[in-house]
Amino acid sequence: MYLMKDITRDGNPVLRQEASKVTFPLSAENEKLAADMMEYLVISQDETLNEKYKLRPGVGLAAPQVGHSKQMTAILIPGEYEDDEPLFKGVICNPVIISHSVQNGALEMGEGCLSVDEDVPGFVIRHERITVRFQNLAGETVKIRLKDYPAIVFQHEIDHLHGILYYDHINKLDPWAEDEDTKYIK
Ligand SMILES: CNC(=O)c1cccc(C)c1Nc1nc(N2CCN(c3ccccc3Cl)CC2)nc(N2CSC[C@H]2C(=O)NC)n1
Ligand code: NI
Repeated sequence: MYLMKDITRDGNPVLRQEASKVTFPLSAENEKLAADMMEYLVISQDETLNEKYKLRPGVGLAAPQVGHSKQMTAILIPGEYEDDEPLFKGVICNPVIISHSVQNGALEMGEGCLSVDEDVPGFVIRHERITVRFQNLAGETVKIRLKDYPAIVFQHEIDHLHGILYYDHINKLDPWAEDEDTKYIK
């Protein structure tokens, strides 16, 4: 089980590297890595367990954040209400954004990252809608279209595989600058 001590923090060069593509069939090591990353997200989203183990909650965790420079990220986006099915639950490999909207999107409350202890305030400017192609753990190629919060989460996690952190996208002169081409997402 991963604890916060196992999460690599900003400053560790692994977070600024281009991660290597994963090959299929997955090695036993990569299968365990995938399971462990998803387990972190599940436990981190449980208020009792995240308190017990002092875990920061997250909806995404990329392999570089646990010290493995591999193109793999776990994503667990809860549904709207407590007992809903998750909006997305899976570990994606070698993801590529194959198309995106002209319109930008940003979380109106800004973004947080498990690898960045001090929140950096400001709008993180991203694409509002994306089409992502990736391989699932079985090595099958999947293509999905996303918008709003799920699209933001996928972009944040895919960035980690290319050595990009969320604050790289914040306007340094005016972090909360608004523009009409950006949709601000609750
Ligand atoms: C600085 N202000 C803020 O962070 C911020 C502030 C307010 C609102 C938002 C929406 C903000 N933004 C933000 N909130 C989140 N969570 C909301 C709470 N949630 C969660 C918490 C508890 C249990 C279960 C769950 Cl599910 C976990 C996820 N997550 C991300 N990010 C950026 S994309 C990857 C994703 C990530 O997992 N980060 C660790 N951003
Ligand atoms: Ni992050």
